[in-house]
Amino acid sequence: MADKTVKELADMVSKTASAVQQQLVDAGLPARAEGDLVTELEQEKLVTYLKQSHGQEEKRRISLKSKTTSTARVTGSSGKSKSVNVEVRKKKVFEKPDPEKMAEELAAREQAMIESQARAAKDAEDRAATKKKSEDRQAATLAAMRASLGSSKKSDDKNDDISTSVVVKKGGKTTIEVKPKEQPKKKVAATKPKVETAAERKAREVRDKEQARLREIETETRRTQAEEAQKRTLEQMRKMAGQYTDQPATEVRKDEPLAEGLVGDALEESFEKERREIKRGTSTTSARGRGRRKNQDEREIKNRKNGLRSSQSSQHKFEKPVEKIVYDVEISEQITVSDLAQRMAVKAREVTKLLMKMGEIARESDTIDQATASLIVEEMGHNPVPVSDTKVEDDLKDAVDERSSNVQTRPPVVTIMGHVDHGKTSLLDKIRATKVATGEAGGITQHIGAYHVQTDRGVITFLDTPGHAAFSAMRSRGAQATDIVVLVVAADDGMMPQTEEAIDHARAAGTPLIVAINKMDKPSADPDRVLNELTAKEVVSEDWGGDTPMARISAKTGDGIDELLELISLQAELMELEAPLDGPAQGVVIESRLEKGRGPVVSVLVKKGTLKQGDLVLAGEHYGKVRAMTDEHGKRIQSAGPSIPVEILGLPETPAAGSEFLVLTDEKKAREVADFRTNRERERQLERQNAMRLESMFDQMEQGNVSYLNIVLKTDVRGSLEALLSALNELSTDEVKVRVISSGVGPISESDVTLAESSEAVLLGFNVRADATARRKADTANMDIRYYSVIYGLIDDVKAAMSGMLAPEHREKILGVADVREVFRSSKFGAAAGCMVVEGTIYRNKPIRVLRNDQVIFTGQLQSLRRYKEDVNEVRTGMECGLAVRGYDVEAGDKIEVFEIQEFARTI
Ligand SMILES: Nc1nc2c(ncn2[C@@H]2O[C@H](COP(=O)(O)OP(=O)(O)OP(=O)(O)O)[C@@H](O)[C@H]2O)c(=O)[nH]1
Repeated sequence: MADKTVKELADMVSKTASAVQQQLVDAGLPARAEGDLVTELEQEKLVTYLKQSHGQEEKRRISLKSKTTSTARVTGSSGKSKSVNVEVRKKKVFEKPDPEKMAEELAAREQAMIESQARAAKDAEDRAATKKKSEDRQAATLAAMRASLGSSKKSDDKNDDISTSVVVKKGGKTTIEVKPKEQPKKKVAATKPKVETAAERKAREVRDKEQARLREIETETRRTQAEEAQKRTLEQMRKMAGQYTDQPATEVRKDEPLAEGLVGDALEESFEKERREIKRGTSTTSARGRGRRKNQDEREIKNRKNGLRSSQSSQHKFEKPVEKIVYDVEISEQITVSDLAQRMAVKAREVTKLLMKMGEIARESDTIDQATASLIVEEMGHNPVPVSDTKVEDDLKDAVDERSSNVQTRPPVVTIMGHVDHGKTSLLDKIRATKVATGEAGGITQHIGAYHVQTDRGVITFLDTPGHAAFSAMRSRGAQATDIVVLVVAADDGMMPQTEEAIDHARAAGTPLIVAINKMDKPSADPDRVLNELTAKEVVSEDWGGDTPMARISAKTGDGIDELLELISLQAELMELEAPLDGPAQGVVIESRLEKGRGPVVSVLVKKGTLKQGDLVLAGEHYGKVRAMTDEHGKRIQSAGPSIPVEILGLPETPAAGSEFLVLTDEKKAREVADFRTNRERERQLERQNAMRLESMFDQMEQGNVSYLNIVLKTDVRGSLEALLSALNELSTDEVKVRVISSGVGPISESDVTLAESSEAVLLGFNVRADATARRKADTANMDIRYYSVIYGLIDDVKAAMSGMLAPEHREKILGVADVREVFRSSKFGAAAGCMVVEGTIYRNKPIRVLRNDQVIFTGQLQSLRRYKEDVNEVRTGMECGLAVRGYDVEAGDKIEVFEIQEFARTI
């Protein structure tokens, strides 16, 4: 706001100059001519006056309102949790200060300032006076000092002050310091170093010697005094001991222990105790401990005085501590706190306490890693012996190997891999159909995950591992259990993602590859394209100068299959595959399942030695005697040599597919290793669970509202279980996580239902059914058990369930439309519209829109809906009705649209 003339001001507020002139006078300002200036201050005064006169006092209260909404999950009385919208409203009011009050405050502040300035000025005057006085006093002192010094010093220094007073200002304080006056520099420079004469040197040496002698005497005196004091103390102690033991005090000799007998023992014990406690990190001087010790000593002294010197009492009291047993504590890669404590023969609580001191909170059942466990063991005074998890097993295998003999050539084990639909199953079927002896018509009756065929060049064993991405886990295991990988590539499709994956798996396992270019019978077959694509992945055909054998085949017609088998046999010969024929068998579990009436049925592939009926087999965490053995045709056999797949009965449970098996003679050893593996598995599981807990915590925290889809899964065989688990894991998204709460092989039991119910999980069965009790329980709990026989069906359903858990989308749905034909005026409702429902249904209680020329002109609610004179809730297509819109007058020709907001589940 700058100074302005009356005219300018009048123009600004669109008033006449004379009106402004009058207002200025009314505001108590001097009268002005049109061209006179009105200063800024005057303008302000004028504005204030005008505001007051118009009753427009400045708004002094300002309110700020804020609203936050959030969703909270609460558990109702029924135990079910539900979402509740929480709205928090806040209001803050700021009050502007009253200008009059402000002016008063300002005036008061100014007054206070003036007063404080006056006080400050007075203080300054006083300080100056005090300073003057002290300077005078200082000057007088200095004069006196100078006078006294002048009389004691030579005339050289006569004119030089030895000190000078300096006014120093420090942090606003003024002080006067007396400083020795510096010697003038030129004088220092002029002074020559003094040369010591012979007499002076002698005198100095004598003085130095004398000083050294005095120092020596002083040191000696101190030492003797200290020794005497020590002697006196010991003498006193000895006398005390003599008193207690009724024995004469003897002289202390240097070569004797400082104290003996009762006191000696006590001292020694207390030192020993201290040493122990320091090691343990606890204090020896706790009040309780001191009190107890004192009481014990007093009791002991009393006994001695009374002549009660039974050896028993003294032995009991001062018996030296039993030598501590130091254990060599074996620590595997993961160990539970309780196990660790047990191995050190201490209570688990002691270990948890120590862990806590180290900053780690763990319960007795928690697992800790090898490094932490080693620290604990050391801290407790034992020797940690870290052991590899596999050591026990390695030892066992070495022992079995030693007993193997009669090494012979063995058949190759082949796995067929490739992309979906490239013809793996067709190839396996074709080989089986053409190569299985006619006597065994019907081919492979059992699904044992492997079979072997007889070719002109010998036996070949095929592992029947499926080829979808969901089975990648099994495939990689298959590659490790196999000697050769046959990679099937469809000639009309070429290299696909899973073809590449298969190549990687084979390479990772160091397994040689043979390529079968399949579907050569198809007109669209383009083998050269396949060769090119494979070359890009560094799989180069022998024809092209590489080292990968390739065969062009048709699993449909059987063309090229003999050539492929020939290539496999050649490769096997090159590899010189050998295995001991005699000795205990070793191998790998291919598949395992629970079969009604037969119990756990385990398919194994023998890799070394010969497996016989009656052998004691340890497979994974389970062991048992082979009760019966069948081949892939379901034929009972007594023994199986290297590379032969068989199915065995006799194990108490189903071991995991891919786990190794071996034959033992010592049942005790088998139990030991099985226990070790069970513990290891338990520890790993605990670890996984802990990780899951943590992970979910972090996820919840980070993402705020992550949903989980809990699953309880039961399958027929371990292979499908593992494949499903890996496929389900991959389904997790940022918004919805799939969590398999429990999984296993076998029918769905009552406990599965209970678990699913309590963890709000979906219960899925793959090729298994729920037993009668489980079904009843599920019915009572109103729970849905879903059965599948196709892996993709299960995965698709889970996907759908996950979609259901995604935050729904809100969409509008038009429920009905009515044309307004006529409008009547009603005293009660205002404008009432006579309508015809032309689409859907008009609902009385749903939101509506009024459309005019197909444009929305109003959104609201109906006030009434009538059929003839009756109030109704809905009117259907083709019916006439009368309606009134709340708060809006409709016109003839308008359309009334009834709609609702619907939630649509989103899919992933
Ligand atoms: N024309 C022709 N069709 C074939 C040939 N081999 C397989 N097929 C067809 O290809 C389709 C897929 O064959 P599968 O053997 O099921 O393929 P896969 O690789 O085992 O498939 P997944 O088990 O799903 O991984 C089937 O319809 C077969 O009939 C072949 O050599 N020629």
